[in-house]
Amino acid sequence: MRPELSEYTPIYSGKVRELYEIDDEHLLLVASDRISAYDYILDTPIPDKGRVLTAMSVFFFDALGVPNHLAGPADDPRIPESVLGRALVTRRLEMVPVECVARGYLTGSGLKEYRAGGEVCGVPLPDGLVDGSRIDPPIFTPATKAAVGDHDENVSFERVAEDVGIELATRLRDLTLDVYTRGADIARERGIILADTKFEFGHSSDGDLLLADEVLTPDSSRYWDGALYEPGKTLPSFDKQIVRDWLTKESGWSTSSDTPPPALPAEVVERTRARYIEAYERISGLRFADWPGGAA
Ligand SMILES: N#Cc1c(N)ncnc1-c1cnn(CCN2CCOCC2)c1
Repeated sequence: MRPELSEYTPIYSGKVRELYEIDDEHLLLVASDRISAYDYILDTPIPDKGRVLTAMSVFFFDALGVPNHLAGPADDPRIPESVLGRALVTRRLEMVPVECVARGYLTGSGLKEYRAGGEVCGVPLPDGLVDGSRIDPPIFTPATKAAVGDHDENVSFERVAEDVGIELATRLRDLTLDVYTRGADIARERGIILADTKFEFGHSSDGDLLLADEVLTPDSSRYWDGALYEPGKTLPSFDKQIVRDWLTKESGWSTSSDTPPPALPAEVVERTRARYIEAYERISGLRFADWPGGAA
């Protein structure tokens, strides 16, 4: 008999995920079906999004073999039926207060910084780069964690070293770039570009540095369709472009509106659900139908 979610104490609620306390040593990391676009949490959930992103994290935790915070399988008996498939039991860690970002392509806040000063987080880049340019080798562009609803602030490696010490900063950088590179190689072999990603790390009670949070999901990363890739052409998000295009080109809403985005039509919801499943199945080579939880 599985416990009820109400038996666990909620300790953190983010835009699309929550964290609960199971006991002194263990947490329950829950991914919702909520989707964000243009800094809004949309009213319409995407069925199975939480389960797909949880499945993708587990695939990469297993594939990359990096010491991590997982403390049980996807069907661990401590996981309530109501969140089975979109929740994981993790070890409780002392989190390192750094958003560890790796970029293999120039876009977003990195492109904005580059255009202003030719560098990103203090890392100088060659002249003449455009939106979507490859950055090879990838760069470590850390950020400080912002409060819920705010944007993280990009910082230099030197600032991270000031905050957490040069040894840990160096380990964070090396681990971030290594895990990104291996994840990007796996995705590229399947025709999908992993442009950038954000990792979080924490220390176990034994003092081990472990990879935590979600890993290489479409919520913590930018994924592009390799077949559409062209430097200088704004690349559509593999998973969110359908929603973004409907909102800005068909719904009558605009990013300059002072009203929240409208509810999504069923057809947009279903196509977006299918994109998440396609990303998972292409990258992992596994069938989403075999993943725990979902409609009984
Ligand atoms: N993972 C993890 C983890 C852990 N294993 N031990 C202790 N704390 C955390 C933790 C606390 N906050 N965050 C930021 C990311 N949150 C995740 C949930 O959803 C909201 C965002 C991670």
